[in-house]
Amino acid sequence: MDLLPTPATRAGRDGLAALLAKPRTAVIGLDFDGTLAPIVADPEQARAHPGAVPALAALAPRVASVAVVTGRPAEVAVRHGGFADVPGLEHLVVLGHYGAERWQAATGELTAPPPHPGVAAVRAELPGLLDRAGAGQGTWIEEKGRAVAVHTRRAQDPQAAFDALRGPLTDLATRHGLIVEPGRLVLELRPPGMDKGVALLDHVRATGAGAVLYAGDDLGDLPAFAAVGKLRSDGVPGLLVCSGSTEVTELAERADLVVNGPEGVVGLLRGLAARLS
Ligand SMILES: O=P(O)(O)OC[C@H]1O[C@H](O[C@H]2O[C@H](CO)[C@@H](O)[C@H](O)[C@H]2O)[C@H](O)[C@@H](O)[C@@H]1O
Repeated sequence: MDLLPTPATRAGRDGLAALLAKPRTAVIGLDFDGTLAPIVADPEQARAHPGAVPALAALAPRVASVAVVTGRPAEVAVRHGGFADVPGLEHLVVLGHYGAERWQAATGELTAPPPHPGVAAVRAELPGLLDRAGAGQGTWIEEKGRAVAVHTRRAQDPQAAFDALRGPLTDLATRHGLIVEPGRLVLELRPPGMDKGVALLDHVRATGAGAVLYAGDDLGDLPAFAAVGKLRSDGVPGLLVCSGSTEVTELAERADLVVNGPEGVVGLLRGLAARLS
């Protein structure tokens, strides 16, 4: 049986207490890569932790809403997560592309805005830019449809490759009206105007939630952490969970609770489901 850990902060303990007291009003927001799915070298091979879907399926019927909030296209997160057609997850929502896309398990429908024209322009220029910047073997482009991402995890010196490309990729993105979203050894060029904070706030407000838990691991999750801070100041208790890693420290510094990567997140979800059953 997974025990529930005690958050390190007063606000976090209040958030957890509110969630346990009124679970039917609670929204559970979860990042995908690094939080529900262990980080691997090839994003195509990333899969949800084997305990993630069973834990979510046990927890979801006891809360107001479970939402996966991810930089991935929603359809990819649904496929790699194994989230479709799961008893217990009939009301799961996946907010993909940092909230620009919304997939609902209830209908299987995906809603998304029209593509940003800057993405096609960036896609065309990117190979030449990487050549000119001397990006070596192992640096590669992930095609994401509404965005493109340059990964350096497989480069000889991943952090040096990331650092060297950040400036040129920012210039390229800016010229075409896009932004650069830095992540775990990845620089994503994507349309502006949406982030995980906006996505989470919209979802929490639409749900009329009385408590929120958000778990993430990466820089792209910081806006969602800030959104929970905003909700707290508006009187909605919240719990901030960091899926801990040695690669990113910014979330651990702001979290109420740091757990041991996806294994720890799954343990927490199981503990919540057990406590609420
Ligand atoms: O918002 P997320 O669900 O965390 O997605 C963010 C990015 O995750 C993926 O990249 C990360 O995971 C890969 C697989 O483990 C890993 O190889 C890579 O180094 C990580 O940065 C994904 O490929 C990106 O498109 C997402 O934006």
